[in-house]
Amino acid sequence: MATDPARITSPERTSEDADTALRPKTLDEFIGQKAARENLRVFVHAAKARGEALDHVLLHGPPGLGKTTLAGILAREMGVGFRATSGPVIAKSGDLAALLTNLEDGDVLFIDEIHRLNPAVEEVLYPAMEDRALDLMIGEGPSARSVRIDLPRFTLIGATTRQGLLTTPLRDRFGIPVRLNFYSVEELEQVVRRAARLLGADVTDDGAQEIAKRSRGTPRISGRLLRRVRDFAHAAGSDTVDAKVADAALSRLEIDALGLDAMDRRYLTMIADLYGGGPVGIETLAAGLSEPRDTIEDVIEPFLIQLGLIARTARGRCLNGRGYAHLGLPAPKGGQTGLFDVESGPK
Ligand SMILES: Nc1ncnc2c1ncn2[C@@H]1O[C@H](COP(=O)(O)OP(=O)(O)OP(=O)(O)O)[C@@H](O)[C@H]1O
Repeated sequence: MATDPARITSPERTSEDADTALRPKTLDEFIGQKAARENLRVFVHAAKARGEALDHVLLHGPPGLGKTTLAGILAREMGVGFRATSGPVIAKSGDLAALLTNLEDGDVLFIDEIHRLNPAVEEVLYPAMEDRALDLMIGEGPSARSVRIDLPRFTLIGATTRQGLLTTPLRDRFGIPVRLNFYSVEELEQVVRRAARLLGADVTDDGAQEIAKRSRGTPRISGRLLRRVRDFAHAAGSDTVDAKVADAALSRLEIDALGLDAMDRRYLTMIADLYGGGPVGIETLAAGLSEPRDTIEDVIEPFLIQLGLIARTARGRCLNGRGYAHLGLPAPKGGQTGLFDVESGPK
């Protein structure tokens, strides 16, 4: 996904985020996502007790919520090897065949952005997932023949931002679909305190809370904000991050009280000012903001919807009463279009 990495609240991974020392290593260390975590714990125990590989897992949810982290944890909890790749990197069916035939018994193969697999590669995945076999064509033309190669037992863990991006045959082959949701402020406070401890940063409770409140429900962003706030604290000659320091630093980074950045506000303002509160089509917004449609749908909108600032309707995007309030604008009485009630959302 082509998110602008210059945005500090962009959930796109940077080299700094890929600090593996910070990643939780067990399900117990993994904060939040309680229902998903407890279900996964049951499936891991059951598979281990039966001496089987874990069934294939599909992790879906907005970027930065810990899908890669969780996949690594599942491999570790199963006591098996972990191989990671991503959909767009597997260009040919031969590349996938090489990956699969090199797996050890029980290994986890993690494919990030699995919705971006090329269709020919996806075809190879079906029998691999279902029958643990590869059907390879040898030769060309009339002399071509298909050879079946047995594969070791393995668990495929796929990650995607939206489950709906997968083709139905692929989606149906995952026995364990898991949705990851935005984290609560309390959960993110724990993530910030844990990261601060591991980074050796001195963060007060109210400092951790301030960072958590402005992290867009996303652990990856909370880690990044912690690092930047700490930089500002150092620049001001202090080693301690408290709420005052955090607030000043985050305001300088143009991250507002809800965690929205300049791009989020441009998105909201565009709907309010140019389209009378909506509905406005996604393509129009993408063109107006010069952002790819995917980025808007996968990165910007989910959090704005979660906060109740906007709504997605069949006719397009609409600004809710809360969206107007956040911009400090009066909400139009009775909605602009007759389609939309600004107080309660789409009719
Ligand atoms: N549930 C969690 N509990 C504790 N720390 C977490 C959790 N999720 C993420 N983190 C921390 O946030 C950091 C950044 O997350 P990271 O970028 O690794 O997420 P991710 O697994 O790559 O996300 P995704 O694959 O969903 O995009 C991790 O190094 C880890 O320290």
